[in-house]
Amino acid sequence: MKNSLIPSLYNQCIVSCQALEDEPLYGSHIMAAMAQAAERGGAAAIRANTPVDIRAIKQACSLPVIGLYKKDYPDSDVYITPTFQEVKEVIEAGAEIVAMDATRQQRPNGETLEGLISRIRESFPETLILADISTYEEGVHAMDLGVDLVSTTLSGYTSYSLQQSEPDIELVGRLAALKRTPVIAEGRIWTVEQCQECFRQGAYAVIIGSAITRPMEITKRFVRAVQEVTGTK
Ligand SMILES: CC(=O)N[C@H](C=O)[C@@H](O)[C@H](O)[C@H](O)COP(=O)(O)O
Repeated sequence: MKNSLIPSLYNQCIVSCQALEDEPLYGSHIMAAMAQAAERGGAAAIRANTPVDIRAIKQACSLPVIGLYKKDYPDSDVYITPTFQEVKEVIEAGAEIVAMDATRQQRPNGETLEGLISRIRESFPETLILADISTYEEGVHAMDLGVDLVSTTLSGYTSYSLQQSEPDIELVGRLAALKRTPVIAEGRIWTVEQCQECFRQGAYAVIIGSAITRPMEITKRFVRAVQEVTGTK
């Protein structure tokens, strides 16, 4: 399974199905329906947050799941699967791939990225690791640590990374040019043209979230566009 999973993602679309507690679509049954829609639409995998959503999605659809667990800790800005505890819960919920913050930011409880990765390899040898990074240097470092996939998820979401409203396709291109670990393009991909450009720049796969699964954000974009053209507010 582990060996065939990565090739199954090659040149494919992955859909992120996430809604936080304060979002109207919050709820595992809704995320499971989103995942079913993505599967019927031809997605190759689902990215999902929290053990409860991962379980519901695994029951509702047959696609592999990239699982994460967003959690805030008082002593750290790392929130995507920050510690071994969240990694364990994500894997026990059925995710084949665990997505975790692989930035250079300080982790909670004094854990290090190196230590965490070796602990995952030891305890869960069947699980693949996807590193969510925000800069080129972090991507290279994650590759050096032997992760299975690198994703540009956090570009624009750390204080020191490039801040822009467009997806960071240049980062995808630079990391893909190394021809090492497969690079996934993720973050602020809103149009099919941006999605195609990611592949032209060497993306192994793309992950699209809000543009497919966050109707409130989609509505806002239309409303803003209308206001711009009509001058109303
Ligand atoms: C920065 C962060 O916390 N990203 C999260 C990672 O899991 C999700 O909130 C995003 O929706 C996901 O990365 C997909 O990106 P977009 O929704 O922009 O297509």
